[in-house]
Amino acid sequence: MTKYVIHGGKPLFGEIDISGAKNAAVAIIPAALLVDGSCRIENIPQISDVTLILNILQELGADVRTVNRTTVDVDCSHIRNARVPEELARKIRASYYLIGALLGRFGSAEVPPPGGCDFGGRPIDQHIKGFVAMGAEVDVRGGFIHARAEKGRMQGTHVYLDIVSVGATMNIMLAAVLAQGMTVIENAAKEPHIVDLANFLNSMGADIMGAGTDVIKIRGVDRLSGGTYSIIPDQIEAGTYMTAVAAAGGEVLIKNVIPKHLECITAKLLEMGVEVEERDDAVLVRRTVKLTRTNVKTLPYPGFPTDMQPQIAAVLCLAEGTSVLTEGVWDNRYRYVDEFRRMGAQIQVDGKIAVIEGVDKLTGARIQACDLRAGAAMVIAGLAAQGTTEIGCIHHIERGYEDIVRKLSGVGADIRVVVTPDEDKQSQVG
Ligand SMILES: CC(=O)N[C@H]1[C@@H](OP(=O)(O)OP(=O)(O)OC[C@H]2O[C@@H](n3ccc(=O)[nH]c3=O)[C@H](O)[C@@H]2O)O[C@H](CO)[C@@H](O)[C@@H]1O
Ligand SMILES: C=C(OP(=O)(O)O)C(=O)O
Repeated sequence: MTKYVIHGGKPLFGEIDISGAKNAAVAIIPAALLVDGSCRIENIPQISDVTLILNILQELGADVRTVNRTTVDVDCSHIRNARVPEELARKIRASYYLIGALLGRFGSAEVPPPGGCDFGGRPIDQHIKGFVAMGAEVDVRGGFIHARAEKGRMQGTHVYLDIVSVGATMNIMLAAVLAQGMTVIENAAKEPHIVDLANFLNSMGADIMGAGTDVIKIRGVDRLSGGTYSIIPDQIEAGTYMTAVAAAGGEVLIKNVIPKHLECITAKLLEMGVEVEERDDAVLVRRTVKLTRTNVKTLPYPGFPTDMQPQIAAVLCLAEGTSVLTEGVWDNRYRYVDEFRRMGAQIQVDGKIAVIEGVDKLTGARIQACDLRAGAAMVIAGLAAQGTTEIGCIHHIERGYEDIVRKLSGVGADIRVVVTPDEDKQSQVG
């Protein structure tokens, strides 16, 4: 078993560099399927979800070459098949983008239902509604989603999303880029990774307007050709380190960010008494005083991101007074709360609402990451806690955080990776 062992209670000082955005990379890499030629993709984060999506493309016949630590060349000119391997696809959420990309390029796709973090139900009915409106036949059999463009090519149309969905917005965009005619997505999601995917596709010859607003128009083109593109910095990774400083105290310059993308997080930290100074491509975060309570509700962008909900909860656990946290996107994103309670947190959950009574201190405990951001939040709680925290199931965290142990050690955290062959050895750690 591999776990993180953290000796907490040390403030953080120094600088952290932010990597490329997970949720942009895992859409842009499959988008290379639409391109006739080689795409050089820069600022790729080294995380397990990226490795998996690159492996899937290779299985389909793509030529994937590593240029350096953060750059890959992906050439999908000679794709052999449109059936995605089940064991790989089920491990990540982003495998759903293969439906849109394969439909767009070949007019057919066979993709297993996606995996990803467990928040209760994660339907993809809005993706399918879009594909059907664009002339695809979609059915699920034998554990695969089978999709086929009835006219051989997707047809542009109007799609109104019943719910603001990041995945459906990007998947329909992928299916529409090479479609016949114009596709209009109404009630589209506006997250930074949606704009990044549109910018990538436009740089390869697509004709997409309005990404970042709630109406996106995609005029189908006959062909995309290769080029070079650099992925945006990860809003959520940056926000995670901002909240780590808020919880543990200290002063850290978080570099290679787009401060505009962080405003929804900055606003809440300011309310809690954390100082945040925006620079051109960095934010300086400083926490010297006791944290004060606040309320947070997660919403689609530009609201407070649901992918920051567990991390802000870790901070609220240490704020003076009672805070109300409302999850506005997912039905069940509080599975981490029992683990926080082991550390002395006082949290009551009722449906989508968590009421958090701030405590003076958290204390180290043995806990298990239950998903990606919950795991990151446990790291934050461990950094702020007195004593030793051991976090198991860290593969969840490594889905989305490049070098988290190195980055935190670089600002003075006492965190290390410990590999133990069995439970008996675990008890000797710390
Ligand atoms: C790989 C990736 O980018 N994952 C992100 C993506 O997930 P994902 O794309 O799965 O999330 P969505 O934005 O689609 O989901 C938002 C809400 O819409 C609902 N819904 C969604 C699609 C659908 O067809 N029907 C439906 O009812 C979901 O149940 C949820 O309540 O956006 C989420 C919301 O910002 C983030 O938490 C995830 O980190
Ligand atoms: C929920 C997340 O990822 P995924 O949708 O890939 O499970 C996340 O990035 O916080």
